[in-house]
Amino acid sequence: MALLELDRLWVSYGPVPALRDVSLSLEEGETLAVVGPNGAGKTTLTLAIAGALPAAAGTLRLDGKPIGGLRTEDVALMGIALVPEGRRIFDGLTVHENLLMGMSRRLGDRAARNRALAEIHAMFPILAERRNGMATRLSGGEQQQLAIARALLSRPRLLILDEPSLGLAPLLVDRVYDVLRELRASGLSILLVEQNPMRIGAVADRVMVLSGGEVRLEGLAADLLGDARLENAYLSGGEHA
Ligand SMILES: Nc1ncnc2c1ncn2[C@@H]1O[C@H](COP(=O)(O)OP(=O)(O)OP(=O)(O)O)[C@@H](O)[C@H]1O
Repeated sequence: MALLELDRLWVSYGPVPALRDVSLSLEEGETLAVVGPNGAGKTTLTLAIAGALPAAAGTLRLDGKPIGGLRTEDVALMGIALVPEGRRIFDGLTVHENLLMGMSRRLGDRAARNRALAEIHAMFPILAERRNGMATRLSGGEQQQLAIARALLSRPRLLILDEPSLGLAPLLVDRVYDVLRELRASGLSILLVEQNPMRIGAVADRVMVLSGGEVRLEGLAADLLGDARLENAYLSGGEHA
């Protein structure tokens, strides 16, 4: 059974549909990259999965259990963590306090929580170094690492990232992608939204092109990356695979 399964999902802002009949499935341990131009519906897709936007039609399931209509807190408790576009660092809090906000009760007792924090500090040394500094003083790339770290502390089964490289200098994009590679290798299931298909080669197992709110193409990254079909689907709203 797929970990995440969307079947014929429609999501609208008022009368205007932003997602039309979108179906997808994501297997446990898989990284699915969703690419598409501006306004394709990528952010809408992440918000709908995380319970922040209601479905007008269609179903969403995690591990076979319906999650459509659940509140964001309940979707999070079921194991879905979203790193939203723009990172959403909490103003007025230190790096450490931001991390504490992400900690799930599911982590267990104090010793288990300390172990989880130590793991996070090992993965993101800059967050250990800046532990007592204000989070808003971090650079863009460091804030992105903090946002990912905070999401990981909820012990998600599925991590959703909405354009994690947006606005970052190339070197920092590389750092974020190194982290994604590490997470994928650890067996975490990931749904990665990116505008630029060039970036996803190193991390994606499968790719889906979304354009105009519809799925235009879907297949194995190894087959589609660098293939003209991907470019056509991205640019013109092209063919179905
Ligand atoms: N709050 C809103 N109210 C009305 N329409 C919206 C709202 N948010 C998004 N839309 C519209 O829904 C469509 C999909 O937007 P969405 O942000 O999901 O696309 P996207 O692929 O994430 O684009 P980007 O790469 O620019 O973030 C667009 O036409 C957008 O104008």
